[in-house]
Amino acid sequence: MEEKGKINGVAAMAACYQGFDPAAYLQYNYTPPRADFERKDSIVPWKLACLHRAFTEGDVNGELLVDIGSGPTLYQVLSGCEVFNKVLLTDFLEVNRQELRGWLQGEGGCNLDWTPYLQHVCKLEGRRPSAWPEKAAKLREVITDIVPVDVHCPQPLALDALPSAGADCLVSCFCLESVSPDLAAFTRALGHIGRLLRPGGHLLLIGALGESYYFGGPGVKIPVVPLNEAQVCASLQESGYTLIRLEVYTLPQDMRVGVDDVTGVFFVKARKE
Ligand SMILES: C[S@@+](CC[C@H](N)C(=O)[O-])C[C@H]1O[C@@H](n2cnc3c(N)ncnc32)[C@H](O)[C@@H]1O
Ligand SMILES: O=[N+]([O-])c1ccc2c(c1)CN[C@@H](CO)C2
Repeated sequence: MEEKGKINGVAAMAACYQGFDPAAYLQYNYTPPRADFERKDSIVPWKLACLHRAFTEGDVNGELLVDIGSGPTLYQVLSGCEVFNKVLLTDFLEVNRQELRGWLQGEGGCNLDWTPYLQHVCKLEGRRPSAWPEKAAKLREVITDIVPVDVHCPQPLALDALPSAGADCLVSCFCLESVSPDLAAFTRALGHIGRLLRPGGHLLLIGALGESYYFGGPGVKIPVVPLNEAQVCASLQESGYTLIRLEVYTLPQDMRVGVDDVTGVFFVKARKE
């Protein structure tokens, strides 16, 4: 895509996000049925199981975990916070950074009760669900900062956000395909965030398959790059990653609740060469 087209596409995406509503987004995607811890086939428990396994199977280690495009959610680092002693959360929008700070600073300051999530991950770790306050304290202890990010910049974070060695692990969920105007931009963004990762570091990527739009709030329809598994794998390879594992979740009918047209969710564990 020629330079002007590239800039217009990315600028148009940024404009779409001006109406993003963290409370609505959480309501749409992080409450039942999509987040139902009693249902084996609910999406969020599947995502938490993928992340728990990926963080605890022994090859992921280091000092610093960075979550790219955190949004208003914390689920993506609930397992990682036990493995890394520094976690950096990032998002493009101040409203999302504010939502995360609200949780960090104590109960009542955010739009979702994360307790069921904390309890569920405690169970995955073989701990009593009643240990959730300790897990919440651990998470608050290791989150070092909540900073701006733009995956379309070759340098997505401020230069002083990371140590020179880079991050030891990146996690990014439903971000790249939801903020890119097309597949080429998605692949470029994958390369940009890869530069934040040290060689040999891991990328844990969760994303939407077959999705062309989602609602980021009432009437806030945001275009999405519709991806299939082959395109995800090709983009990873093109961006200098070695695929370790790809898992796919196909949405049952009753998980399609009208807030998007997603058909599946992918989970990728990859290593930067
Ligand atoms: C679909 S939400 C994903 C939120 C969360 N990670 C999750 O798993 O639900 C996409 C996020 O990307 C952020 N975003 C928008 N434009 C971005 C950009 N250019 N670079 C990085 N993040 C961006 C939005 O603010 C939003 O929080
Ligand atoms: O079911 N889920 O857990 C879930 C969570 C977040 C998102 C989706 C599904 C699908 N749409 C994306 C935005 O492109 C955001």
